[in-house]
Amino acid sequence: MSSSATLISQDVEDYNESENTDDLEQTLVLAAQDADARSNELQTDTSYREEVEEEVAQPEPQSTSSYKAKRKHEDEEPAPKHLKTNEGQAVGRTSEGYAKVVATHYNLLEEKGLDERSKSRIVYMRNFHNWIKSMLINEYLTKIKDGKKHNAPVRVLDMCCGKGGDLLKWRKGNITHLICSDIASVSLDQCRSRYNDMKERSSRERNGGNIYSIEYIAGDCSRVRLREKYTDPSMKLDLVSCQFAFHYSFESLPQAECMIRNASECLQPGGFFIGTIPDANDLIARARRADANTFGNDVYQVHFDCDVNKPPLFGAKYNFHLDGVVDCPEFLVHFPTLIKLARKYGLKFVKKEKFYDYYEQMKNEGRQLLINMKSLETYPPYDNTPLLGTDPGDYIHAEEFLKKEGKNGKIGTLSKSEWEASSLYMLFVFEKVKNTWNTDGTPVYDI
Ligand SMILES: C[S@@+](CC[C@H](N)C(=O)[O-])C[C@H]1O[C@@H](n2cnc3c(N)ncnc32)[C@H](O)[C@@H]1O
Repeated sequence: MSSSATLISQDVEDYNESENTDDLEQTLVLAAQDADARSNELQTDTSYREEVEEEVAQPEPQSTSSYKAKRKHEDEEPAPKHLKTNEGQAVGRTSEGYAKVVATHYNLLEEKGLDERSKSRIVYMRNFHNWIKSMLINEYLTKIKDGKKHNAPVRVLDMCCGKGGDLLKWRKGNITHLICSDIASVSLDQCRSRYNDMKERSSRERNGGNIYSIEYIAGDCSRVRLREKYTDPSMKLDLVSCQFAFHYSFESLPQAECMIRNASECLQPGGFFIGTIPDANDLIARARRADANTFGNDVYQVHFDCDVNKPPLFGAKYNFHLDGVVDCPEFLVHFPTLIKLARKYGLKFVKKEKFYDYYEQMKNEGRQLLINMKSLETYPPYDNTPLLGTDPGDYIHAEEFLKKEGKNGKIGTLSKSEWEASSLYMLFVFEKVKNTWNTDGTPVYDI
């Protein structure tokens, strides 16, 4: 059995077995077609890219002085008071930018049990995104292991790990050591107890206790040099993963640079930096199409706080509300700029892909996992199971697919509202390259 197959079949054991899924045909076909049409529209909407490409061509990313001057001025603005701590203290933008707002937002998110999570309106989309992460992590861990001797250690940095939603994936991936970092200390505490529970459970298993070691770093990955905090700062990493979080660093150029340096500097040549972010082009295109700064549907809403016709390269702020999961300031990631910055730190661009394209690519390999992670909603539903989508058009694509295929069975799908939110996201992969050294001791990367 290949290691990828092992990962999948093991993961399956940890999710509740879905009932009656044997006859389920997993499909996002029609919803994906919708998205394809939308994506074609977006492909022609290149103005965002062209404008900003021009902008980035002027200042070199490393020249931050004028940028800093601009921010100093912005820091003098009164902070929006839209968040309160448990003690009732309002939290707004500070001289540290939005770091405190983001940290407070995540610290206040309740830890919900499986039962509670399964009642969410977006449970299938969340599971689907979890499936995407599982497939991505597995794909790159497999590549890393294929290039190593049998049983050679595999070390990973989970940057912005949150409550440790990927701990189990690292276990299934059979890694040796994990560094978990996050700005939200409460989330990191939850991550710690999840790991302890997992370790405790694994020690009771028959082959007992064989689980990766772990260290935690509470801090702002866009301002703190993580390497200095590692238990062994000379440690070489094989994989850095930053899931649903890298976009927070695009608040400013120095923050983006710091985050990329953190991602790159301890990676071995041949190691990978992988992540998932909202697609800035898609966000901008949707805002322009709506001809408004606010757009969305019943599961997600985006509100832009910047000029969508001329967004800045950094600090292009919007608020993202996703059915109670995320509701805090985020920043557009201008991808050509990311590629350029990454190159400076020895990271070669490998690929970026919309979730729906990655799904198409991986759906056969990940079919069983897709079912067992309950990543798609069954349509038509089984008796007495209400559909989660309540908008009249939420399942038209599924209906039409069944009609077109002449099928009477059941398929797995996402409601149109969830699909519209999910299709905003994309994944990215960079690879660390070998370097030579300059006479002044700085690394030179041939990218
Ligand atoms: C949407 S959650 C994703 C958590 C986790 N990666 C996952 O996929 O389940 C985003 C996480 O990024 C963290 N975060 C945001 N900005 C950060 C920063 N500058 N430094 C470290 N963590 C940050 C938040 O605290 C939060 O835990």
